[in-house]
Amino acid sequence: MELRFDRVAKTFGSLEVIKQFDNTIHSGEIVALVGPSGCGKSTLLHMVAGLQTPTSGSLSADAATIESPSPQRTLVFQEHALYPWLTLVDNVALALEFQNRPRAVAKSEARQWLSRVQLDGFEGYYPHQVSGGMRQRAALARAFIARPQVLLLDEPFGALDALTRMTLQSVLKELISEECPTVLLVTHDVDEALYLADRVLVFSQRPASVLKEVQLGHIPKTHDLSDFAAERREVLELLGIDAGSKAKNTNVEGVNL
Ligand SMILES: Nc1ncnc2c1ncn2[C@@H]1O[C@H](COP(=O)(O)OP(=O)(O)OP(=O)(O)O)[C@@H](O)[C@H]1O
Repeated sequence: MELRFDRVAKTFGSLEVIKQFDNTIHSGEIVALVGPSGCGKSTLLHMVAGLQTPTSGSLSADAATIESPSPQRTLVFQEHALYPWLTLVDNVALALEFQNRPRAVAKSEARQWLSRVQLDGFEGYYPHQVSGGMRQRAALARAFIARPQVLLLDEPFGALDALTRMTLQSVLKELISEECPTVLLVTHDVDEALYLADRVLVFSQRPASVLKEVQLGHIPKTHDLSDFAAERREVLELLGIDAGSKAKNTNVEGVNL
């Protein structure tokens, strides 16, 4: 599904959040949005999800104006993604039950999806009984089971430790390559953006505008991003970070290095 932003602007009262955003996200493309905290990245995702409307300009999915939420466009948050009172299998099955699929079919498919994210044996566990990484695996299963054409990821692994995050990034990458949704990923983690995306949009401070588009191409990547050192440096410098430093750190804007 192709997403088209045509002079999209957004204000909340007197607060100008997005100045003017023009872009086309091609069907099956994976685009990461990075930028300073509060510049409006989540607002852009919420508009694609149909939870917010542009103040001016237009936003369409396959040429149809986005006016409300749709199961074709799924949003995955950083946390609180699962219902705590439902088991993992019921959480995942719910996405299909919302589409009026029979409960038994939904549960059977949910079990298969939990297996795809390596959660066999944990189907009957409640979210509080499993680790944060396992909860996000289940959240990915719940997002993918409905076979969305657009996947909107808002800091999906932001609450996880670095090692778990890298493992989950690999799980997500595999699911994306098998299911081929169009993906918009908001992240503070520049390496996550480089690893997952075909293209990175670097935003300015609010009101957000695109400082630069970095093309990475739809090519196989590993967590060894040494081939993308130039792109990494470019993104970091645009974010105002001294890219010469090798220190693993977090700057004042909350961008992970
Ligand atoms: N519903 C709303 N009503 C009023 N202001 C809002 C609303 N949603 C977002 N904002 C404001 O819009 C600005 C951009 O918020 P947004 O969450 O899109 O930024 P962000 O770039 O995703 O930030 P972060 O990286 O910290 O998550 C913020 O100043 C925020 O307070």
